[in-house]
Amino acid sequence: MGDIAEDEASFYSNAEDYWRDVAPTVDGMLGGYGSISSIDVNGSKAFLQKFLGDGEGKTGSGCALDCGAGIGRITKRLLLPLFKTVDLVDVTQEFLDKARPYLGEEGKRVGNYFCCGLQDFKPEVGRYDVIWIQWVIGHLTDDHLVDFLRRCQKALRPNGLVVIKDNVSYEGVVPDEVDSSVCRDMDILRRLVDRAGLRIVHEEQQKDFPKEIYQVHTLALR
Ligand SMILES: C[S@@+](CC[C@H](N)C(=O)[O-])C[C@H]1O[C@@H](n2cnc3c(N)ncnc32)[C@H](O)[C@@H]1O
Repeated sequence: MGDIAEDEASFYSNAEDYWRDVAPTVDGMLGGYGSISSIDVNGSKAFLQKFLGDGEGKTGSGCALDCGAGIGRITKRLLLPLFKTVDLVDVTQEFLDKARPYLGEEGKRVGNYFCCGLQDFKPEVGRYDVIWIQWVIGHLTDDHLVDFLRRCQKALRPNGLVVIKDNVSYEGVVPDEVDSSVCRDMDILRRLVDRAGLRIVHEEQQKDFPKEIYQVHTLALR
């Protein structure tokens, strides 16, 4: 009795402890792979631009949410250039504090800095055109990820999109004891997305990343 709850509590608290000790820099956000940030952001921009625009069925450019935003690496280079307002949510207060100076002048268009774990976060219903979730789903349990994705779907505006961009394993669930996360394979991830009642409308693998890191896939969901 209590073991699962205890394991879950330490899964989250160990991750919080890990991130509290990480430098609030682009390199810190990317586990020492700061050099791939431009390739990452350019790939994301090309992905997102397939959906944005003025025509029928296009995703609006009013408001985006950056989930597990850290210091706002993605907010700065991808979301603030494309959306009028951006909200950030992250569990590590020190990163959000760093986001203000890091984002600079354009950061005035940030609507909210939410310090909260995604497992507890309730995005405002109907607020967002795009909810961007990158390199953070491995910190959520299956059930919490499914529930969070359900809340994200409700938080979308008409024609809005939830985007997951993350590492995927070749097979199964690969735990990382260092940062207290897991890496899932595509089949598992697809099943969780399905359980959340979301549909994959587009999927790409990020090209030109170093060979030694996990494959990174981007999924557009609604
Ligand atoms: C690998 S970094 C990625 C940061 C950012 N998405 C990027 O790509 O630059 C992971 C981020 O997730 C945050 N994080 C870890 N567990 C979280 C949780 N349960 N809820 C919200 N954020 C979490 C960490 O504080 C950290 O900022």
